[in-house]
Amino acid sequence: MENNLVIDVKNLSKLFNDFKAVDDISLQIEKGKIYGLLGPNGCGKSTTIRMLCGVITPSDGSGSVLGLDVVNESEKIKQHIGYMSQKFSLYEDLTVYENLDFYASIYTISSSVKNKRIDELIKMAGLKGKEKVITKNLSGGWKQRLALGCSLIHKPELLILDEPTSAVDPVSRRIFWELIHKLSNQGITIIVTTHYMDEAQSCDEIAFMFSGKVIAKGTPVELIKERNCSNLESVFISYVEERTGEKIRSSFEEMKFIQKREGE
Ligand SMILES: Nc1ncnc2c1ncn2[C@@H]1O[C@H](COP(=O)(O)OP(=O)(O)OP(=O)(O)O)[C@@H](O)[C@H]1O
Repeated sequence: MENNLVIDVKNLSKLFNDFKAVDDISLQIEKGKIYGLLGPNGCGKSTTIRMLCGVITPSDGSGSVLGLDVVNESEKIKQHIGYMSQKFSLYEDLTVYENLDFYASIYTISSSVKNKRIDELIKMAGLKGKEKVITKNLSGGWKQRLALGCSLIHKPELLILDEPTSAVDPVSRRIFWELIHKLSNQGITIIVTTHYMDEAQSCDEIAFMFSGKVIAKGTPVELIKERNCSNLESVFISYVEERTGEKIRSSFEEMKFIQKREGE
């Protein structure tokens, strides 16, 4: 991996028939960073993530993920990535332990290291004592931390979190973000999509997406300073207004992350 860049992709685009869901984006993410992808529904965040994970092939562009070619080495990329979706992908009728055991079997983790790894993750997720609890009986926050544990079973170097906190309460969100920072301190690189501006503020760097394009990127402090705004929400609005040439306040209010903030 050159220059310590876990992600180094240039001019990625994705067409679905003649619709450009992702339009010429370039991203460089260093090892151990927490990188936030932000933007309204349908702006192309998930499509971007799916290309980076090797799940879909870019229509155009090139680059590497974990030193592997994003177009030709997608199968290898998948093995080194941890992925957690907002739906958590847990088996509700299995116990906490059984869910972790199931993910260990998917990644063919040998039985000699499996139990130790599951123990580590149970501790990491604060699930000690809950090993035999049926997953459907866990609260949202516990489920979320179990899902995080499952996504880390194979010790991935890159962790991708797609709206990880959309289904949990504010206290669980805070605990979850403390875990994310611990993982990044251990050298794991994290990409997170979020609609919450306070979460964006906790990222080392962020990219704002709009209509398939990255319209701004940088550290939260840089972005706020550059635009002379008081917060990231205003920064985003100013970039969208500049891009569209319109006052977008009314349509902006329809965007999911504003709705969510208002619901908090
Ligand atoms: N397989 C597909 N075929 C056709 N269009 C698609 C496909 N996948 C995504 N799209 C379209 O591409 C655009 C970007 O979708 P994407 O899911 O990447 O957005 P997003 O920013 O992740 O949104 P959300 O926050 O709702 O998850 C949307 O208009 C979506 O309808």
